[in-house]
Amino acid sequence: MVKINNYLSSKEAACALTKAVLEQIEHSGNKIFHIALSGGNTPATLFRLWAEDFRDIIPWKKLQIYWVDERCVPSDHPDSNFGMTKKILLDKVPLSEMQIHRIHGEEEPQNEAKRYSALVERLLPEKNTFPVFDSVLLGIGIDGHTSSLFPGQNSLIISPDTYIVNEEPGSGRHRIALTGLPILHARSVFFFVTGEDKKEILRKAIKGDDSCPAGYIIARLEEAELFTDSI
Ligand SMILES: O=C1O[C@H](COP(=O)(O)O)[C@@H](O)[C@H](O)[C@H]1O
Repeated sequence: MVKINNYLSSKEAACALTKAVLEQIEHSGNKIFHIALSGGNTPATLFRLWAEDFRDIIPWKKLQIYWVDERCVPSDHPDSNFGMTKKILLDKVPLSEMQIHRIHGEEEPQNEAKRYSALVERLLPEKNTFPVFDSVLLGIGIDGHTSSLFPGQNSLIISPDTYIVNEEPGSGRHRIALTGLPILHARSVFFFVTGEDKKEILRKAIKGDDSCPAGYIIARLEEAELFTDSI
């Protein structure tokens, strides 16, 4: 089930999402807050907002930052999810290197998926053998992918591994992706999806349509929130 929060602009949606994340951080008291970020184009608005308007409001010291997914490219490649986040957000806020856990897109993919799964499993609390993120921020691609789990790959969504190596349909390029079960075990899951071009797929995903990974996951989440300007 997903609670839908629709706004007139992507900035308003980003602002509301930020406030929802801040509430979660507040609820966690003095504990460390483990948050997994998505990449692609959409979160740029959100990260810009965090680096500017919310720079002095977000309690950076409490955060441990992880990634939902990464393209298998070096961090200075224009497709790198970490590279985008670094430029827009990480370089501009008071986070230390110890708080930032990137996926090494430049390493051999299978080894890196194993290394990163082990790192996340070691640093996060556990429930039913799954690592538990405090928040997972997800996007939805125009084809309905979320994390880097693409249509037709439902078996990967329910993989017992925390992160897996996947191939982008079409290009066959490798990606490393957080799988569905750790997403379903997260304390909070937020979708940030903006733009006219996402209208159609969003309608499908919200209905919990299994033919797109975002819909498959939404249908199985007990609770999640969507922040959008696309409805
Ligand atoms: O490739 C990716 O796509 C999705 C959605 O990205 P967007 O560019 O359509 O906003 C994103 O959530 C994922 O992290 C990313 O690797």
